[in-house]
Amino acid sequence: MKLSLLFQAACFTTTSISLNQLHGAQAQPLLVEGDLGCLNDGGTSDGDTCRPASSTTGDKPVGSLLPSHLPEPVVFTNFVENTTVSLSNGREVPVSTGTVTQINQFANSGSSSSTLNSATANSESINLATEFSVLPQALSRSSVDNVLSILQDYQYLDEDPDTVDGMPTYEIFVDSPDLYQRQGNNKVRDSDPNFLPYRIQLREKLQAILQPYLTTVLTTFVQQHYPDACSNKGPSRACTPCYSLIRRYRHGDRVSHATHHDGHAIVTVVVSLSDYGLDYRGGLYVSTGFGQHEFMALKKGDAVVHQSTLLHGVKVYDKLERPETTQRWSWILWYRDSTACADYSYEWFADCAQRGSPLCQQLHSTKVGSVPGIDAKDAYNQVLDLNFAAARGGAGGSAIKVARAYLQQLPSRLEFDQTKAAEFFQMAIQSHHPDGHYGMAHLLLAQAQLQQQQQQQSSDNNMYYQDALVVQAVAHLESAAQLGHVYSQFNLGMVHTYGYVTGHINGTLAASWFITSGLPEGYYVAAQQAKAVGDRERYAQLGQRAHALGFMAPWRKQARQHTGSGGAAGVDLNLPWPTAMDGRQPPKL
Ligand SMILES: O=C(O)CCC(=O)C(=O)O
Ligand SMILES: [Fe+2]
Repeated sequence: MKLSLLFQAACFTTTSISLNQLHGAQAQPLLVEGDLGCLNDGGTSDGDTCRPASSTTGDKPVGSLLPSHLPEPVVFTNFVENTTVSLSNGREVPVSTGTVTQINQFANSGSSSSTLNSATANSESINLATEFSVLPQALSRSSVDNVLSILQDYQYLDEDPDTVDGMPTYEIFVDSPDLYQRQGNNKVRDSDPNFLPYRIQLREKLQAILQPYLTTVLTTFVQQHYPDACSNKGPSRACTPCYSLIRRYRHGDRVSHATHHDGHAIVTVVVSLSDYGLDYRGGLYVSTGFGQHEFMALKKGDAVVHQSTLLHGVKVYDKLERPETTQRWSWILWYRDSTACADYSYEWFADCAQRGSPLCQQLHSTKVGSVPGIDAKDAYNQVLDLNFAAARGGAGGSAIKVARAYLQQLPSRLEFDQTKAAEFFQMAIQSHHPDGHYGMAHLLLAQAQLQQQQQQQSSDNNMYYQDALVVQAVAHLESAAQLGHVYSQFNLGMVHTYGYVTGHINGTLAASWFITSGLPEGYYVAAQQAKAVGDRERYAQLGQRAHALGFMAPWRKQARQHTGSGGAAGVDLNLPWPTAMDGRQPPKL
């Protein structure tokens, strides 16, 4: 996924912490269980948790959300049609069609705040139904097994940072117009003489197995199924599988790929190379919005075909028996509408953006910088206009970008304005975008930190305002965590490590949130906690997992700042926590 030229990553200045410093932090043990007393205004202790008087997320007290409250994986079953399609080459292909309708605030609440009333809500913005197709057994099981036998023992998949989540990709490209390019390519193993000769051979073998399926089934289906996008623009503009790659998900290293749109592909095909249920649970999901995932129960060789408007991601759950052997492999094809693989993506969303679709406006905003001949000022203004319009129409991702631009966490010419930022974070919340909650938590904690400093200066010991702000911030983090927001889940680990809100340090719960986040930083802190209580085996296991996900990789921190918790820059994993009740403060990672 390419980020918008204008809303690129702004380098967040976070104080980095060395390993030694963090070890130093253990001098104040991270893992101490116990009640610090209910210092929150009006809070009550029931011996286990300290409950602030009037703060709840839904009907639960703030601080009481557990990882086990997160939704269980649900399988997508709502196929609207099962049919057989005759391809132009004479083949008959069975196809099931599914539809996902994206939720936005207009569709959901039927009402909106005064700012939003001025939005151009039309039927396209209210009901963005995105269709996708499943082609069962698009690849034969024996071909899949041949692919896996080539890759299963290959130790040197790419480990460059992924553009969606900033963690190692664990992928290998079978084909790409950028293959073997030294300049500006993160695929270092493709220009390293130690790896290159074997990779060339490996690709030839993979191509020999996979290429026939492209020509006879997949590309033919794509061109026939999406005539306007893929075959009606003339022979040189036929849809072409420009990027072909294989990804590995495996217990102990990468098991997820954050929720996203494939804005760089006019059509995507994902072929599962593993069996749902037998090799893994969960897997590829389609999404009506953040937090609402429905998993595709794909068997070996089944293909999913979709366009950029489909919100999707991957979360692999351990299988129930022998969980340590869980793995999922997928073959991914990103099509462009050019036989020469030229990038025409600046055309793809222009018309529907013009017609007022907020999602198209959001997607098109990332493309205007590459419109041929556009000047920088024009592009800047269009990016801004598109994001404002998209945000007001219910596209949460755009609301987040505008909010971050007001905070100057993304480069823009907007004046720094926290009130406006909060307004746009709230808009994102109405669109069920968890980054809205995370943004609000950030603003509230920064305010709490400031008030704490002022109180300390005036030696006024009234903790009330700061606590109220922290309670509100944690309520936002819990709402976001429920929507699968990994930075919020990580920070709930901090809440229970330091006893914020509850007044009770709960190391077990903290570790569970750190691990649930699936972030390398989460595994790292959980490993340190295990070490602090002398659990060396767990320390080694979690430390290994942190390492496999890029903790300590020289690029991880920068990659994290570019991707945030899912493809959008300008957000920090380290929240501005005020000093906790026992005088400690979370380390900055
Ligand atoms: O691995 C998969 O099944 C899909 C990955 C994906 O969505 C992507 O790489 O864009
Ligand atoms: Fe994708």
